Amino acid sequence: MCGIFGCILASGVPPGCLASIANDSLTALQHRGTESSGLVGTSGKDNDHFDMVRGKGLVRDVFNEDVLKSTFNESIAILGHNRYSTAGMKDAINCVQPFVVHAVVGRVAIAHNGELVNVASKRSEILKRGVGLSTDTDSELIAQIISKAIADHVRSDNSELGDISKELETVMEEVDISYSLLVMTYDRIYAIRDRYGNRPLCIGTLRPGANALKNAQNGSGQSAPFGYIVASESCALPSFAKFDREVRPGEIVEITRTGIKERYRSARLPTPAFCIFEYVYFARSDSLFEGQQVHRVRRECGMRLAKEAHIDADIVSTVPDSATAASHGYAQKSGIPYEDVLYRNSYVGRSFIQPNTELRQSSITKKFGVLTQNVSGKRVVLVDDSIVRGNTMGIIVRLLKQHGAKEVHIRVASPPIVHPCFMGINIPDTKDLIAVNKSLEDIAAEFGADSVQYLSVQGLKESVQRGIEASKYPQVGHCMACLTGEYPVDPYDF
Ligand SMILES: O=P(O)(O)OC[C@H]1O[C@H](OP(=O)(O)OP(=O)(O)O)[C@H](O)[C@@H]1O
Ligand SMILES: NC(=O)CC[C@H](N)C(=O)O
Ligand code: SF4
Ligand SMILES: [Mg+2]
Repeated sequence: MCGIFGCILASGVPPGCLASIANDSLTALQHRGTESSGLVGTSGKDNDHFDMVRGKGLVRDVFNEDVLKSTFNESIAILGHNRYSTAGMKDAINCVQPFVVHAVVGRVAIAHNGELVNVASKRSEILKRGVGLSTDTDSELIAQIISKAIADHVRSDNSELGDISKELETVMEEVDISYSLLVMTYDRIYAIRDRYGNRPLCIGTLRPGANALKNAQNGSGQSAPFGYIVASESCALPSFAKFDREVRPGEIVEITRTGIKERYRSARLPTPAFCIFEYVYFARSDSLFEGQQVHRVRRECGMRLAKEAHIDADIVSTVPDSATAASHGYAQKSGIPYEDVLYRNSYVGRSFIQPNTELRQSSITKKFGVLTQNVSGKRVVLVDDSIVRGNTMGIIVRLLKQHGAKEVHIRVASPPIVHPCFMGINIPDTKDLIAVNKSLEDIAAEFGADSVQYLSVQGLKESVQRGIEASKYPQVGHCMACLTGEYPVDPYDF
């Protein structure tokens, strides 16, 4: 999934504050990727120079406040990325984004969330052109495709050097799915969502606080913007930013120091395929998608699950953190009291997004402690938002039983995942998915649980789509391919 971020200061606003905004926003997007982090900045004056800090690890490991401040002291625009690897070398330093390529118009930086489904054919096409690639990621391919589009385009239209909107149009029409993309030239940022809107991306305006900038009041009494921000999720917007809107599927938005402008909207718009798992698990619960807060949707999923899969029990509980909203929904609807049964160590990160099985399992073992007195002798309904490989649930049911749980009934606030994802989530193989070719009884037995039930596909779809205002979002559609096998594009076609 990865977290992407960009920010540009309004005309007249002096450089100097971007480092700390970027650091805060990337920290707010940490849940989308923990393998590496990077920032690239431009002074807006020199198309042949970008400042850069990139490295492996968490945002707090990669960036030091003093180094950031001095590196980006002159920057008027900045691009950032947190990586959760899905394609290519997991451990290689040269896969750390944003990527920077030297194109005909100067430096171009790219931050990508998503995964190209046609990666193999694109890769061989680019290699046959004689371009030497330095990584095996799909994101580098996008950088090369953009670079070629820039070189191919005859710049006879007096467009400014930093304006590559025409070139990006051709890239969008050439590359299907999946990408939310930020592209920075020396004086502007482009925010782009693939035609399916598979990954999220939103835009906001930075407005100064009461004393932040002198003379910031314009004629209307509203404070003038001092910058523009774009990010994977609204949780990355600082408190003094106003959420403007989401980038639309198939749209190219140009953000300069003078404002935000739609530069292109594809005429070939398929039914949207926004990843439903952004609602289920990936996103932070305070983020907004399609006009609704993720937390509310998760709670609704839990309520529907209680209707679809009721069981008599003493308490309802959660696998913290991501299932907590759904567990409260389940408790409310079922009338069974909610009680915590697990302590979650907040110094250990998300386990699902670790790059390999060993790290995923060791993170789960370090993460949970049992609240024995709440569990002992109880019939527990244990709600999780999803079960993918089954690493988490296997360990937790065992722990609860060891601590005296009388019964453990697993309730999952999404349907069984039985197909691979090729669009930004690292589940490329059905052999890794625990629910494939198994009955509910088999799965319960494998976990040592007393029963397992999942939310239905229809229940999930309705929970997500019910609260979306049709007047604001006339075209609604969600990818559910890992649940149903119906992919937005045929991944086996390439
Ligand atoms: O079946 P699995 O392959 O184990 O994966 C699914 C589990 O991983 C996720 O939580 P995670 O711990 O990653 O994140 P969280 O701390 O935000 O809940 C998810 O919420 C499930 O608990
Ligand atoms: N999860 C993502 O969005 C990953 C981006 C890209 N496919 C990579 O592996 O670096
Ligand atoms: S296949 Fe699943 S995880 Fe992948 S984009 Fe579709 S809904 Fe999201
Ligand atoms: Mg979880």
